[in-house]
Amino acid sequence: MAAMTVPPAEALPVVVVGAGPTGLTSAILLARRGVRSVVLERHRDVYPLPRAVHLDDEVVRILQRVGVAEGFRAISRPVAGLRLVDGGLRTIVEFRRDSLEGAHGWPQANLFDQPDLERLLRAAAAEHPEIDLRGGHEVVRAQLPANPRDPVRVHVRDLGTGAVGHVDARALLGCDGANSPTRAAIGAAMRDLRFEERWLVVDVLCPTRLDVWNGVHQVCDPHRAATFMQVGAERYRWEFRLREGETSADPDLDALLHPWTGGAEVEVLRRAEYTFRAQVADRWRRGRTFLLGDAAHLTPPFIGQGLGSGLRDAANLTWKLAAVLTGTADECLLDTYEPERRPHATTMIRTAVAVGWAMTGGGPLGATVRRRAIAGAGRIPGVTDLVLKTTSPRLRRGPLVRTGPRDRLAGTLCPQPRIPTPTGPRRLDDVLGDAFGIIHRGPIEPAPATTARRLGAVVVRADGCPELLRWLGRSRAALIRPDRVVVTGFPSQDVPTCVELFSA
Ligand SMILES: O=C(O)CCc1cccc(O)c1
Repeated sequence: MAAMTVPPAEALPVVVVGAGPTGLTSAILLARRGVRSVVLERHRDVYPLPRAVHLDDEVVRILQRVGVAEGFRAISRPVAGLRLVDGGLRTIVEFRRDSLEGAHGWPQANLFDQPDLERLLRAAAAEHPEIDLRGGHEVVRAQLPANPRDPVRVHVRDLGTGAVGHVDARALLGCDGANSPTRAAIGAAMRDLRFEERWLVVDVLCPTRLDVWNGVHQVCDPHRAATFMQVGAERYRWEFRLREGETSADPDLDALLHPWTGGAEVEVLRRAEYTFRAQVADRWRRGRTFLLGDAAHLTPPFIGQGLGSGLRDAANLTWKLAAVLTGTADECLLDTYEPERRPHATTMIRTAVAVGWAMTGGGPLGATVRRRAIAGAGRIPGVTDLVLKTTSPRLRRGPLVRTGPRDRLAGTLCPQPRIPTPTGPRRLDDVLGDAFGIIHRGPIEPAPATTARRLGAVVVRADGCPELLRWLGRSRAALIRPDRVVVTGFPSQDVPTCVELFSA
């Protein structure tokens, strides 16, 4: 935009603020449904510094829908598990994964470098003519309409020329990070979940291969809690809790790293103080303006779920928004975004806080109790699964989660095995595409068959796939949303599905 030029008479479908992974994923998922967007980003290029380092298998499924999962596999490393060590780096307990690949068809935990992921997503976005990514553009102000169905006006500054213009959009996605101007625009504030600690985050490049275990290490030392992991072939991340009154410049980095590096030459890519917080926005939406990612929630990194929560927001919202904007669904679909995502994100944050405390809290007494209490935990059947399994919480009952009596599937994510097809085994999500799905066993019954017709769902017969049969259990069929959440397990005929909301 000499000032930004978008045909004035016609509002764009969507403006996405922020071209981080959450914003780009949102734009690509919308584009796959034919919905155009402008993505506004202050930085011209990928922000080069490392930030998030972990995504789980549920979230890699989202990357699969975006079309970058194989690319992600190439830039990431599967994680073997979690090891708790004491201040002398002696192992207290180790939780090890037997098999790296889980029920969702991808390694359960994956470490990577965020700029690599952003490059992948930018390349994928460039393949979609529906996406207009404008680097070097800063949102000055979002002007929300009195009538939520009227366009929102986004005032934008071109940071190259200084020119200010505006764009009108039918929906606005605020993927604009922890200090989100969009959050301010919708009048939301962060609610504190009572966790705040200052940590030093250190990313290094070390061409000499360090002899370290391929898992996340949590140093349970009350004097200096720390986390360590190998992020890439030559890339390593440490996080050290800062002491009262200490600044990030104070600790002697060579001394902190020496027990791990043995003095090997390292190049420090980043040394930054972070305040780890646990916060959730008190509202995630006003009209058709939505908050996603760090704009809506902040978590301490102890279970590596911060970035994943943003991608889950994108997966939850975009199919609903596309359906509303293309006129194939009722506006009330959008009412389900916050009630589904907020409790889920909050539970993940609370889990992170609890895990952080269990690993590092309680001072010297806590350390002694921890050593005694958990030393044998890795050998107790089931505990490893409990600690490492990233099964995310079930979504609550609502218009798109039709929990019925005895239905243990509604609100959960369906698994993703490879299923037999005439051209050979394929991942379930690749067969379902962007549509609803019906997974059934035996001859399809009238209720799921009608639902499938009404929603244009892809029908998959589970009989040739032991994993799907096991998962269905007593249900004869399950209705799967485009984001792979189960609407209902059809345990009884009288539970209404959500078909009435769609005019597919
Ligand atoms: O689930 C795992 O194996 C590791 C989870 C994780 C990821 C990143 C940081 C962290 O402290 C834990």
